[in-house]
Amino acid sequence: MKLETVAEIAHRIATSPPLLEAKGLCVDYVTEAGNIRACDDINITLHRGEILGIAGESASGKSTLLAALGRLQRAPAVTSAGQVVFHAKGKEPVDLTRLSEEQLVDYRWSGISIVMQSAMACLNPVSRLKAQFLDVLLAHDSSLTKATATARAEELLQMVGIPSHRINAFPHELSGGMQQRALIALSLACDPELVLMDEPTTAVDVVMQRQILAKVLELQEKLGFAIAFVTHDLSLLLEISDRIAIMYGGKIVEVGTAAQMYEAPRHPYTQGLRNAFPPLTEPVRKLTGIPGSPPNLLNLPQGCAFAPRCSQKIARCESEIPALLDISGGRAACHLLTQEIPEPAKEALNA
Ligand SMILES: Nc1ncnc2c1ncn2[C@@H]1O[C@H](COP(=O)(O)OP(=O)(O)OP(=O)(O)O)[C@@H](O)[C@H]1O
Repeated sequence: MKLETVAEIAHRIATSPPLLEAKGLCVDYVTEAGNIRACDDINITLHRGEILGIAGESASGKSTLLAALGRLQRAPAVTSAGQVVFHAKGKEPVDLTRLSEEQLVDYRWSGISIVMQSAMACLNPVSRLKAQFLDVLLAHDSSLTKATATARAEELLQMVGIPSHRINAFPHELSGGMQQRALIALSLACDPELVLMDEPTTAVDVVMQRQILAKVLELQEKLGFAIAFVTHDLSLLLEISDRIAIMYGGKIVEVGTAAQMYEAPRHPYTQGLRNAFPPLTEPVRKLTGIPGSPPNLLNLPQGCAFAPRCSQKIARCESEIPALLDISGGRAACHLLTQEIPEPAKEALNA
């Protein structure tokens, strides 16, 4: 695999055209207890061929955002505001939030596909792999014959390291790692421009996780699709992503290159996450957790949602929600970064 320098990655992203743009995107879960705003005013652009990692603690809104980016959310989730503009190759940009289910068919699989956490829950347990691959391939290209579709399915399985004769297997006849790889092969069946991945390796052991990720990165480099990858494992994202977006309480609180998040995270929450996860290649060091627990989205604090857990908060943090603003090398939503602050706090931020 070709190794890029940090400057080369930043240049590639900056010069690559936009593929998917979330603009003021809000997603609510409509419940009897009230509307839970799981994504609040999300603004982010994913570029062609980019690997964007999305990290944050449990219930920060990562999976909700991923589903909303692909217009895959189901009731009680509703997109209550904003746009998701998809720039499909050879087509006019389109706001996915405005399309009907029928119109979305044109963009599913061939434009955007998804790999979920549990292959067993996604693959049909009573259907052989061949039938499941042919279903997708023939539905999206009626000019294919059964024979060419079968050959394509075998090629896809081989691409992820599954021998082609396993095309006749039922999902339960495959190991967990193979099932997950089969699901990844299926997600690539129609040559998508964007693959959404929601914790795709959580259900397999660490060795298999490494093998699957290496395969995903190899295919991504070969085929050029973009990836939005959700996990709460920041150390994993630091290794595979071009850029990382950090979510907290339904908002993006920091975005930057993986190198920047590793070397100099700016938001106190990102700093806390960074100190809580050791990158897999780093020598053992003392880890510290973030005190307290994530906020209740039905009862958010008045100012910054992270303020109650933040050791660096200032008075303004408790009354005013910080906006996501440009900072050097990325964007962050933190009052400490956008105002004159006393030297000790500044030192803590840059530590
Ligand atoms: N079906 C649902 N009905 C009501 N609320 C929901 C539903 N699904 C998620 N939520 C709420 O939306 C918020 C965000 O959930 P989401 O699953 O997007 O977070 P996450 O960051 O992906 O968490 P995890 O890492 O645990 O998967 C949570 O507070 C959760 O309570």
